[in-house]
Amino acid sequence: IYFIIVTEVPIEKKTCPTCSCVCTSLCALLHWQMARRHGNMYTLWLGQTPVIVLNGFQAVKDALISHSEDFVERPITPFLRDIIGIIFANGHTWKQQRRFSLMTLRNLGLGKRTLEEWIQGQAQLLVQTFAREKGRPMDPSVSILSSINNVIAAVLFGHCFSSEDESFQQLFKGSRAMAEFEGTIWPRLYDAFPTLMKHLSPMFMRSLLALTHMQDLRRLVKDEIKSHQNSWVPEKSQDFIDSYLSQMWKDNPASTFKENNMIQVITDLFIAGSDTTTISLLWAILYMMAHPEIQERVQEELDTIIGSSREIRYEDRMILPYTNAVLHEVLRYSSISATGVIRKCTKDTTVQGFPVSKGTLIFPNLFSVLYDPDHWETPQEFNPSHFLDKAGNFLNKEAFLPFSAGHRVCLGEQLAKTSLFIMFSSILRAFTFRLPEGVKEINEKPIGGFILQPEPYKMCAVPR
Ligand code: HEM
Repeated sequence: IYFIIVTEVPIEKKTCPTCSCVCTSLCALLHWQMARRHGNMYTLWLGQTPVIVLNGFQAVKDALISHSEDFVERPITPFLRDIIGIIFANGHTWKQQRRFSLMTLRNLGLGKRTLEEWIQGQAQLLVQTFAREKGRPMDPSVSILSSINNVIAAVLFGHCFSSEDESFQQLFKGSRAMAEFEGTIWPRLYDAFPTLMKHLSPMFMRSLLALTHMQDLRRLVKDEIKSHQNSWVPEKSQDFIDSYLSQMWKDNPASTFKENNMIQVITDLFIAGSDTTTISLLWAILYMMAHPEIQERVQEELDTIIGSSREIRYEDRMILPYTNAVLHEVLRYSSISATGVIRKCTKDTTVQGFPVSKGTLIFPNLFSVLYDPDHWETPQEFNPSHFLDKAGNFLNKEAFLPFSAGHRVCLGEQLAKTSLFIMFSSILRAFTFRLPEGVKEINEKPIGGFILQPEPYKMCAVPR
């Protein structure tokens, strides 16, 4: 938490200085409330650095979609310097690594049978794990995280892990590490007092458990790369690492396909994909327990249209409009990446007619888009009708931006949607989710951090 001054935009006119505080994603709601006072765009001064917060669909759309190229960069801060990979990279490195990763994920089977089969396999394992509890209260988070991590591992490494495997524990803890670390005060302190922190950092860094887990994840990735290198046959690209190795062999002086980038890209994909998808599924189960009538309608649709004799496929969303609408509403209502990820303005430009200078940082408040009353009938309610027309057909909404938008839109959107749809439908077909006996209230308030997640909870997966 750090103090800042708020001014209205344009930033030259400091018309309304007030004090406030910013802390990670939970502030999305605070920003949305501040927008009523200061307008949909206002400037936070983080010391000398202006950060413009964009609120509501129109402002976010104007920056991220209409001026996508102008806001394509991430800031290089003292903490995030010399960054490679995708999430925090810029320029030529970011472009090459992002384009390659997108293309490779697609070629490895996004939207094709192979990837779907992996996801279906993990969905079945999840069903078996829940079934073993025979309706007794259980915390679903570990089994969901295992299944999601194994889907990502299958894409990147070409194999899954058994939960007893020691490497799996490395993967497990490492995939949560950066999200946990980014939600703490340390990166902010690092940015605010770089010189001091540089002296103190070896001491701090060593003591931070999250960063130790991160190192373990990188070690696991390095080991996977080594074992791929030993058995690599160029013509037979089976997974992401194989494809990357082929790319490294192409002799191009401007190439950014080096081993350190490969390690970072793979780590980025785990960090960005694992917690986000797991937490979305945790919210989905929680909302089903909170709205048994909605859960029942999903089950009715699954029973009538799919039945129990075959695996669920991603293309089934076309014939399951209600289930599809419920999942979209889960992603809207939970708004897990509430304040979005910070961007930097690459040239002097405008947003909604206001000048924004090169180098200014922006926070696209995605929560304010997903709760914008001009675009959602009942933004404060969990209401799947937001995604249905009067005849019950699925309706796409332009203000549905949980994955953000523009050139830097989430790279794993397709993978996340496919995993969520197949896993959610598979577990709802097999179980009814209920609160443990004696628990009367459901806590829908998120806990903070980089991602908005539910408080740990127990559920009963009652076989149907
Ligand atoms: C429900 C699940 C997910 C949500 C809600 C989500 C949301 C987001 C958001 C809001 C961003 C920031 C985009 C921006 O800068 O404006 C992002 C970036 C990113 N996401 Fe996701 N994500 C999810 C799952 C995944 C998965 C499964 C993967 C891959 C395995 C992934 C990989 C990435 C990457 C690599 C970036 C950085 C893109 C770039 O900087 O070019 N995400 N995601």
